[in-house]
Amino acid sequence: MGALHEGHLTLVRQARAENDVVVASIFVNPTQFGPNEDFDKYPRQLQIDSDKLAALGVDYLFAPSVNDMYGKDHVTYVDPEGFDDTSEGKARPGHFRGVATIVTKLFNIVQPTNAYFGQKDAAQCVLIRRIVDDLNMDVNVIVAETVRESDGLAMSSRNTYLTPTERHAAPIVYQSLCAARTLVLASNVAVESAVVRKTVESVLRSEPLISAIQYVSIDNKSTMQSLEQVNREDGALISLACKLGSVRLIDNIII
Ligand SMILES: Nc1ncnc2c1ncn2[C@@H]1O[C@H](COP(=O)(O)OP(=O)(O)OP(=O)(O)O)[C@@H](O)[C@H]1O
Ligand SMILES: CC(C)(CO)[C@@H](O)C(=O)[O-]
Ligand code: BAL
Repeated sequence: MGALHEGHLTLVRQARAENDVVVASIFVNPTQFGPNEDFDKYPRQLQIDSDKLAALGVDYLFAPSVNDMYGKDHVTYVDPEGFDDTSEGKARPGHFRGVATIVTKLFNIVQPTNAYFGQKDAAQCVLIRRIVDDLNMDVNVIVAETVRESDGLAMSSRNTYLTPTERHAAPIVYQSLCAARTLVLASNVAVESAVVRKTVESVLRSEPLISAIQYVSIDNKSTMQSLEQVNREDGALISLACKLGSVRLIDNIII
């Protein structure tokens, strides 16, 4: 969606190293934003982004207009079953339908051999693997690790919404996930998900600027089915969404 940062550029570098031709897409997709979300204020800086991509040797930048992609009607055809029931799907009704539709359209237009996405958007990655599999798309989906600031904050274009005070407090988000990982890895027996969730929530609540915890979700890493217990052999995906002041942040960790 543009406003490129090191997380995006790491995906680009990997794509550049592994392919003959690299295409980047920049499109702020209206159909994956809810009516009260930040579509209008999402940062747009196409020339700066284009220069960054050119410097990394990207061959093509695909930056269509909303009209190019949707015409007048914003119709979304691809409705991935079950994703509205994930924690992120419940927090953003209709979001995954918008993502599934636009990714299908981008794949049909670009016809990539390999497509690169970031683990920061964990449910989105599971969703994209699912549609590629279910709709028999001839695309390899590659998921790259979340790139973080030196204090642990997951890089995101939305971090620019944070005030300096909020930015200072933001590492608490990743710290809360690390506390959950430590708890699970230190235990010889399975840990109840409720206990893991409470650990994450109590670390988040220690920061007064956290104004809301939308969810802390403990799920199977590949299916997104929620787990009652976590053991260190099978592992889990622990993901969360919270608000720091008025800014919505998401992050996750794989155990
Ligand atoms: N910190 C990161 N590390 C690795 N990949 C990332 C990171 N941030 C974003 N990506 C990936 O880059 C791709 C483009 O993401 P997008 O343009 O939505 O950026 P974003 O920074 O996640 O934006 P926002 O936080 O506003 O949703 C997605 O596959 C996303 O998962
Ligand atoms: C997958 C995606 C390109 C769909 O607009 C977007 O959600 C993103 O960049 O993460
Ligand atoms: N990177 C996820 C896209 C979104 O927040 O809409």
